[in-house]
Amino acid sequence: MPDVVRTDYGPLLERIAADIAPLIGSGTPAEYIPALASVDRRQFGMAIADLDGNVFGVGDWRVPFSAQSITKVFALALALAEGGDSLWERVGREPSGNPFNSLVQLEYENGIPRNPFINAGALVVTDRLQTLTGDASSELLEFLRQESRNPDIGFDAEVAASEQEHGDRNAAVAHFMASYGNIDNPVPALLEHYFWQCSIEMSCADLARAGRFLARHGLRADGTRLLTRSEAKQINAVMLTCGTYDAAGEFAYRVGLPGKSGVGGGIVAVVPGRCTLAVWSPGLDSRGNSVAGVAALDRFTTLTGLSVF
Ligand SMILES: NC(=O)CC[C@H](N)C(=O)O
Repeated sequence: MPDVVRTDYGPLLERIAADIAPLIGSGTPAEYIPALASVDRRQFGMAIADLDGNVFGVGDWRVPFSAQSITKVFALALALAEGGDSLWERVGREPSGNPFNSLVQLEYENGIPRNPFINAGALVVTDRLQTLTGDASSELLEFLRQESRNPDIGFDAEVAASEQEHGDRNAAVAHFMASYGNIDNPVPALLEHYFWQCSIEMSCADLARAGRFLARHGLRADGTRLLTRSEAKQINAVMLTCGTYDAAGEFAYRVGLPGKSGVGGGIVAVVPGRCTLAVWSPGLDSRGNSVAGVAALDRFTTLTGLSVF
């Protein structure tokens, strides 16, 4: 494995940005959430946070955007940290091979979602967090503020309202799981927390910093332990196999790192023991992953040789 410049990822990021420039603007922003559809798709940012606390960036790496499903990783980590392994009785760890908002497997599989990163699974995780904390979305926001060291991170009320207004599918998923006894809280309250959670706005710099506990084998920004080494490894494994939905195989093939995407166009990826990457560009492919974002991560692992393989 070639040794990348550990202290200065700047030139590497500049090169990646230049290489993928022709792709910026391709794809389409998430149209089913109207508040996201209007985002300027020509934006691109990328950040790398190393384990010593340094953050390097290129392009729009300081611009906040809608984190969306990337928050599902952080919610999972908190739910496991606070409530332990029993969560896995309610949600599986297998790739679904279906779109992130699909309902189709739930009936065959008795209301147990395939994994925590499709919407059904994330709703179960948020439900668990709500039971454990009494205020899932605020707990998550506080956690993200602490890990990113940015107290200004907040919810986007317009995005949350937009999701609520166009939330029939998530409501159907939640009610359906409730019919199997796999949701503990009232569905309307759960959906509200889920939509607030998805609306959290963060930049690539924030996300790269916040995700460092996954590269640090479970250690938080303040040096305390959030997860055991084994739990951090498990979350990274589920990210690798399920973090980019029905494109997880393609993502593993091209990028070779655990990654979690969101329909805001962001992706967080982890090089365990080394660094965390965050990339953002709003144009999505047909599976809901950022076109330029995946290409930039692909370029990163190709140029550096850094991968879990
Ligand atoms: N893949 C995503 O980012 C989906 C999150 C979005 N808020 C939804 O529930 O539909």
